[in-house]
Amino acid sequence: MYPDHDLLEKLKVITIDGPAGSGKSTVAKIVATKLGWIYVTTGAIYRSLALLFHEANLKEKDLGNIERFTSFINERYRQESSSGKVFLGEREVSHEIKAPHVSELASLLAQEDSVRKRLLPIQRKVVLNNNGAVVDGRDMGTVVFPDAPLKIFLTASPEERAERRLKELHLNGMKTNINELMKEINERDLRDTNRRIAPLKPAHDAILLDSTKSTQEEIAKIILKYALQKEMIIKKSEI
Ligand SMILES: Nc1ncnc2c1ncn2[C@@H]1O[C@H](COP(=O)(O)OP(=O)(O)O)[C@@H](O)[C@H]1O
Ligand SMILES: Nc1ccn([C@H]2C[C@H](O)[C@@H](COP(=O)(O)OP(=O)(O)O)O2)c(=O)n1
Repeated sequence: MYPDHDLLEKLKVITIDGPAGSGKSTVAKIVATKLGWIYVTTGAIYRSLALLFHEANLKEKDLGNIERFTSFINERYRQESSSGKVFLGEREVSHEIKAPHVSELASLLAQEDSVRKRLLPIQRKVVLNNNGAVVDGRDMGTVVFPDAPLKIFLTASPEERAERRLKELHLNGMKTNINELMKEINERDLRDTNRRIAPLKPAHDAILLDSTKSTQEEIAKIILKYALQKEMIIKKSEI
C-alpha cells in the first residue's frame, strides 16, 4: 500500500496553443465535447478585458486601474462550455469581443506583465475547478499548464487563417476585407510571438499540427488519438 501522498492523479488538461485563426477553439470544443470535459478559450478572457478598456476609453498603457478591471473579470467572467458563449455577468459579449479593434487591444494588453500576472490565476481557477478541460491560447503549454500531459501547437497558413476569420466576421455581420484582416492578423502574430513575457511558441514537449488542409474533425481525431496513447483516456470498450 502506498501512503496517500504518493498517489498523484494525472492533470486532466489538454493544451492547444497557436496563432490567430489556426482553429484552436473550434478543435478544443470538439475534443472537449467528445470527452465530456469543459473547454476554455483563454483568448476570450484577454478579449473581455480589452472590451472593458475600449468602453472606458482606455489604452494599453492606462494600467493604473488594472486591479479594478481584472477583479471585475474574476467575479463576472463566464464561458458557457456547451455553446462557447461568453458572458460578463448577465451581459453576453461573444460577438463584441471578436471585433478586430478588440483583437488588437487584447494583443497589446497581453504584452503587459501586470495584465498577465492578474489573468493567470483566473485561467487556472476556471480549469482546475472542473474535472477535465481542453484549454486554448498562446501560453497554455509553456506557462499556464506546463505540467499538462498532452500539449498541441496548432498552425495553418496565414492566408487560410485570414480567410477563415473573414468568413466568421461576415457571418456575424461585421464588415472588413481580406487585406485589412491579413494585416491585423500578421501584426498580432508578430507581437504575440515577440513579446518578452509568455510569447507564443510551442512548448518543448508540444506536438505540432498543421490544419491548413485538414478539417476541424480530422484535427480533433488526431488529438484524441494522442490522448489515448498517453493514457489520458481509455476506450469505453476497454472498461
Ligand atoms: N480545420 C479547419 N478548416 C476550416 N475552417 C476551420 C478549421 N478550424 C477552424 N475553422 C474555422 O476558422 C475560424 C477560426 O477558428 P477558431 O477556432 O476561432 O480559431 P482560433 O481559436 O485559433 O483563433 C472559425 O470560423 C472556424 O469555424
Ligand atoms: N493565453 C493567451 C490567450 C490570448 N492572448 C492574447 C493574444 C491574442 O492576440 C489575443 C486574443 O487571443 P485569441 O486566442 O482570442 O485570438 P484568436 O481567436 O486566435 O484570433 O489575446 C494571450 O496573450 N495569451
